[in-house]
Amino acid sequence: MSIQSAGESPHDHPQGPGGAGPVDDTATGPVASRSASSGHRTAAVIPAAGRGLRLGPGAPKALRALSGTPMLVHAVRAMTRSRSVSLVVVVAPPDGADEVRRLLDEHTAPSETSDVLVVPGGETRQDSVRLGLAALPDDVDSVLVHDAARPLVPVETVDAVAAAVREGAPAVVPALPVADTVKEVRVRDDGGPEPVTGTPERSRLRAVQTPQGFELKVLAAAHAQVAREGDGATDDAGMVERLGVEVVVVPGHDEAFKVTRPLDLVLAEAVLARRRATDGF
Ligand SMILES: Nc1ccn([C@@H]2O[C@H](COP(=O)(O)OP(=O)(O)OP(=O)(O)O)[C@@H](O)[C@H]2O)c(=O)n1
Ligand SMILES: C[C@](O)(CO)[C@H](O)COP(=O)(O)O
Repeated sequence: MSIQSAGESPHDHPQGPGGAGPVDDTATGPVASRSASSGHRTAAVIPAAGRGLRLGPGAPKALRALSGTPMLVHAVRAMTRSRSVSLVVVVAPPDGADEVRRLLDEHTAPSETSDVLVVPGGETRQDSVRLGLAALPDDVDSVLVHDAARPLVPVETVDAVAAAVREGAPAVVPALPVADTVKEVRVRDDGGPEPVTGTPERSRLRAVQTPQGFELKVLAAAHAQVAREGDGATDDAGMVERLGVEVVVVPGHDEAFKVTRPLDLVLAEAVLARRRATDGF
């Protein structure tokens, strides 16, 4: 794995979202070599610039340790283990890009061959993803957007999303059926009981995870539209839906859960302990 700063992309011509231009046959290095077999280049953007307020006081969430290793490092490894991914852009807390580079250097194994680029993030997840997309070189065809807060996603899930995009789906999300019954309510800000306004049919609901995979051109257009209209969305696929582009679901995984609240840390440590016992890592 080679860690680079923004502006030191493996290519000489980084450009903004929408820059999914024709494949550059002159590209060299790991990005070119990993993707050369299929002619399709997939990068990953990892938004990691959040504070982790719901996790409680402490360092930014992505930098907190799971079994002694920062959550972000687990998330980067989840991407670099996939043979589909040749470049990873980490979007760091705006004041933490140097620390992120140092941590990635410290935890890098020589066998990890993807390039990793670190750029500073923004105010919201959406801003951070947009900044990550802006750092992608123009020879990238598709992009996986993966939360640093989902550090334990199995490589099979990453591969399944990447393969579905490579095979022609413009937008792909991993998701699981919902276990609870879900109610729609009229939101009250005064703390009073919220009236239920509906019960969506559970069999048609899916809880959506990451990585979400997209043709780069499609995701760039979706982010541009949302930025123009000043709108927001809680996930990238939601923005693509507004473009009228079809989003499809592939099976998600229980271990791709998002570390959001303190109890999620307990679950993450348990999953890692089980992996150490069964797989040796
Ligand atoms: N300004 C932001 C906010 C969030 N994220 C990233 O988006 C992912 C999903 O966000 P979430 O789990 O909500 O993380 P936080 O915003 O850090 O959590 P909280 O809402 O509890 O503060 C995380 O990897 C987080 O680092 C980001 O890159 N930039
Ligand atoms: C993108 C996401 O992980 C899909 O479930 C989720 O929407 C992120 O939400 P958050 O509130 O930013 O954690």
